[in-house]
Amino acid sequence: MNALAHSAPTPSLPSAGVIWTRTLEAIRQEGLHYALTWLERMRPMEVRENALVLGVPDRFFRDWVDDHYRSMLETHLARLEPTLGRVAYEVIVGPPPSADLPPPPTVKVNSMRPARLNPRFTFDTYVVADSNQLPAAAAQAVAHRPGHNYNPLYIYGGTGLGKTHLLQAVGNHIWEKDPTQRIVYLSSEQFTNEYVESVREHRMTDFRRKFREECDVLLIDDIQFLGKREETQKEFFYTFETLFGLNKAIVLTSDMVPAEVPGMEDRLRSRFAMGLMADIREPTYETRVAILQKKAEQEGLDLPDPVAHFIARHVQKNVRELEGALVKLSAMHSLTKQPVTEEFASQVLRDILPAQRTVDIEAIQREVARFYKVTVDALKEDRRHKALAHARQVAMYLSRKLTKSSFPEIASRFNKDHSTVISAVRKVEGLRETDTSVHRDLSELETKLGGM
Ligand SMILES: Nc1ncnc2c1ncn2[C@@H]1O[C@H](COP(=O)(O)OP(=O)(O)OP(=O)(O)O)[C@@H](O)[C@H]1O
Repeated sequence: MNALAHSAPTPSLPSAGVIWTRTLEAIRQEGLHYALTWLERMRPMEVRENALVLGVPDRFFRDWVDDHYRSMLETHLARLEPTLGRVAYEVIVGPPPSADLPPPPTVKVNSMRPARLNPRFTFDTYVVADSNQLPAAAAQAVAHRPGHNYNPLYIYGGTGLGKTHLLQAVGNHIWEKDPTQRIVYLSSEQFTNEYVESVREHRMTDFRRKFREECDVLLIDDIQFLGKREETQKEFFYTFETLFGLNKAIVLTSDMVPAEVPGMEDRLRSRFAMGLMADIREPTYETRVAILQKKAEQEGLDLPDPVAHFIARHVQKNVRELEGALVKLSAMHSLTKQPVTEEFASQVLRDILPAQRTVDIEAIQREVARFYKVTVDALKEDRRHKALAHARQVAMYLSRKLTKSSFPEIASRFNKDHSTVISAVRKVEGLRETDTSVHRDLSELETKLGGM
């Protein structure tokens, strides 16, 4: 076997070859050309135990490089791949590497993250759940084999649901794994502005080079703004055709399906629908809780479960608002040092939580009866059937929690005495802590009732 063959990379890290190419590029960009005369004679072998193993022609070479360049190399390596703080050497038996190896790669390596890509938007920070499973899986498939899977990928859905996040995650992933890939990310408005400017300044050749020749991955956000802009659409159409014909990856996002975008040409509509169209739906209750917990973890905020459930109950439509609520809570917590409880959350988030609907005991009885498929009258009777008794206790608990009525008042509405109400409330409080299905039912009921 060729002594220089690369072994498989450590999962989650780019290959030794990619890491080495990026390291050399970073050193080159710093103008340290004297070092490159030596460094370029080494060959990336593999990543082993947090070290990048480099092939050297002999021991003399190894010792000299080690004395002069180890610390520079390790500094650059750690900057590029924080888990890789070390280099190791392996003497390659046989003719010197420079004699039998292809010359160092001449492909341009983009050691800078492509313009406008936010490093925060990655697959690692994206919570995958029922509401976004298909677009998330498709985006990952594109990121793993750009241009081969689902081309074009068209992600659509309402505002603040994570379309931009996914789109940027595709770009970040591709760049991190292979910095030679030329990734162009922008919104359709920015595409339009660049186009208009290029026409005005007679720079269309540059514009076309950027979008057709020097682009391996085209990521366009909010494509719906292209509707009604005839000239830009025409230019975009030819850009699309060129890239598509070359198997270059194209990912688009929009807040509507192609057929609904006003003013969009039919030929573009049909091309958008050629690959895969995947929608992101509003997050379910469970997804909202999961997103809050993951984001709290990322922020270093200790978010107790009841508080996550409290926010998820009140902020229902939009992940952006969910995030906003958490950021505010976190900021107020670190300023005031008050413990993060439901009460604290309700004070801090007062202005962003939807206005409270006033609920009364009758509304609670109706909602609980509907939920457990019993009649309101049955809730007030004396029957002790187990399911009925549970529904009754839940209704009493919610009456106490949501209306703040006194125990005797609640008791009179259920034709019971007040000690029965007290024990029902205590029982349901206990079950809420210990029984996840009761917890879920109560959260759902509270959401329906719009209460605290
Ligand atoms: N599933 C998710 N997991 C983690 N964060 C998410 C998720 N969905 C959305 N977000 C976060 O919510 C915020 C809004 O998401 P994003 O900007 O991607 O929405 P969008 O769908 O592009 O909205 P718009 O159509 O208004 O541009 C971002 O900070 C994003 O990180």
